Amino acid sequence: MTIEKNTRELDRDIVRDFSTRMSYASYLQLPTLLSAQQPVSTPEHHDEMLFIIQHQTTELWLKLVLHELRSAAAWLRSDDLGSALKAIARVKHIQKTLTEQWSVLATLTPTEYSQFRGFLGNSSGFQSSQYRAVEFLLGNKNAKMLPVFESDPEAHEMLRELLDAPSIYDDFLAYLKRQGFDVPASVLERDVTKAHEFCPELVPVFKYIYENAADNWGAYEACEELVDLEDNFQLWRFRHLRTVQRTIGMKAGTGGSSGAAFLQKALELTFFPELFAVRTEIGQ
Ligand code: HEM
Ligand SMILES: N[C@@H](CC(=O)c1ccccc1NC=O)C(=O)O
Repeated sequence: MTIEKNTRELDRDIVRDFSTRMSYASYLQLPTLLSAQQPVSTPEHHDEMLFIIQHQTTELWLKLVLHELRSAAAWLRSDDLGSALKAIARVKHIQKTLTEQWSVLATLTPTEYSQFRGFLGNSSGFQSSQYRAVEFLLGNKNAKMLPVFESDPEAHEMLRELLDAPSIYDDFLAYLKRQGFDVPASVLERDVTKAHEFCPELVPVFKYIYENAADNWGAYEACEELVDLEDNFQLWRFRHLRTVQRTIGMKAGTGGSSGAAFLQKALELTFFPELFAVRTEIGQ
């Protein structure tokens, strides 16, 4: 049957009565979600809606990243490598989505941003507890970040717990030890409240895995998944830096930092240094 008047007839059994049924909007709590975009600029600046939704969508995706990484770490601790890698594979796609969506914010010109930036006060992404939680889970521990969250007990508690817990890298290295690899005790007994620091004795462990992949396929694949996670995280940081440079240039940040120069330093951080160092040794 062809379409007439460019109008689609609705199937007879389409559900129409949601007076008692759960609907799309009630299942997704859309009234709550779609009432949460509250611009503070007066008069309201057209582009503040973009700014708010860019951040809120990022925070929703970060919530899922945390959900998946927490499960991946638990699966590693129970030696279920397959489930851990499946969760990490999902996180990689989320990271790519987050990095790609910078193109939307890049449509905000410095002129437009300067017209409402002043309304932001000292609020800044530096105060994103979920972003900080992902950094801690991956191993970039930094206790000096916690005072920023003292006025938010729930966020402070979440970050305190993640600071005190092993990172996913700690869990992976302990997994390798249980699988019989010669992971140094210094790594397994490290102070997990601190950022992981490069351990030269780990490089030969990874060299063996990479040069004997056929007999160590799970460990080999896990190494590459972690390398992807770090690469993707750095790509996000880089796109954020580029967006900062194009919208505020070298101005100081609302969060009190020097701005782009401060963000540039984060690109020198590393989650899994030995997984990158081994690249130099392979085939030597
Ligand atoms: C016009 C766009 C943006 C500008 C100008 C900007 C600027 C900045 C600056 C200057 C900082 C350093 C801290 C400060 O002094 O404020 C920062 C940190 C941060 N921003 Fe943004 N930002 C923008 C968009 C975003 C978006 C969309 C997100 C997504 C959630 C975000 C998340 C973060 C995070 C997580 C940090 C902490 C980074 C770190 O610790 O290295 N920013 N931002
Ligand atoms: N720190 C940014 C302000 C900013 O981008 C921002 C402000 C409020 C909520 C999230 C933000 N995004 C990242 O920092 C700036 O210096 O312009």
